[in-house]
Amino acid sequence: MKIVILPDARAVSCAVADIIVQEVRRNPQAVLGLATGRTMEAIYAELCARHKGGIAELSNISSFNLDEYVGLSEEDPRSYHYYMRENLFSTIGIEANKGRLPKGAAHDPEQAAAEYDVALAASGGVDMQLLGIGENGHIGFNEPLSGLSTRTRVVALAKATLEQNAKMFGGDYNNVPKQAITMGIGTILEARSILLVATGSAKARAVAQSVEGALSASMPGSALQLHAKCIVVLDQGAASELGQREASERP
Ligand SMILES: O=P(O)(O)OC[C@H]1O[C@](O)(CO)[C@@H](O)[C@@H]1O
Repeated sequence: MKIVILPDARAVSCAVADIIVQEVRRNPQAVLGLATGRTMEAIYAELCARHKGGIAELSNISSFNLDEYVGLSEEDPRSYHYYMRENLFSTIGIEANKGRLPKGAAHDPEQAAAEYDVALAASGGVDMQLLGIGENGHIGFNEPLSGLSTRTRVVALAKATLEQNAKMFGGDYNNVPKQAITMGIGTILEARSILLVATGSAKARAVAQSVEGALSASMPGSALQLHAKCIVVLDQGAASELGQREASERP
């Protein structure tokens, strides 16, 4: 695991955009694994600016997003389909058949989840997976105690996650869908490279336990220790609990 610590969230967005642009320059048809959430908004804004400015050509990539809420239509402004169109796809010119997300509105979400894994495999797999992390350590919507070899599936969201994401749902966690389709931890680990991004001190505990703690299903982010090519990009806040354990306790 390579850890990069930068002064602030702005520097993080620029560095992450640099890494993604390098990947796409090397392989203009790269398959990217994409994430949603607040951390990613600044990164997508940076990528869109580079695309519009002619610095990066992103219209030939294809992508698979990590997750989507069950039961929200693709037109719902709170859905991740909508988020991706607004924050990235419409600017870089990616059609829906190339910018894929799990079909949370499907009549049979379990079936939709299984089909997503098939489509992912048929694409040749993810070249670079972009990941955020929840305050409870979730990656995708793999909540604590998710199995380390799980595949794309329907999951129940933890109360901490409902609360963390309530802002988009009128501030009341009761309004947040209780289930989502998410790539599994096993699915995520199959990406050829992984880029974990975290900003702000609210993520510091999850980051420290993921990077320096024991490999454990209670901290899904710790599964990234198993990946041979994982870069972790942090601002000072997210890095603030690193290095606090005795050297003898570290893995
Ligand atoms: O960046 P945020 O909003 O803190 O979210 C962290 C992660 O949790 C999720 O909301 C759940 O998948 C991701 O979209 C995101 O990467």
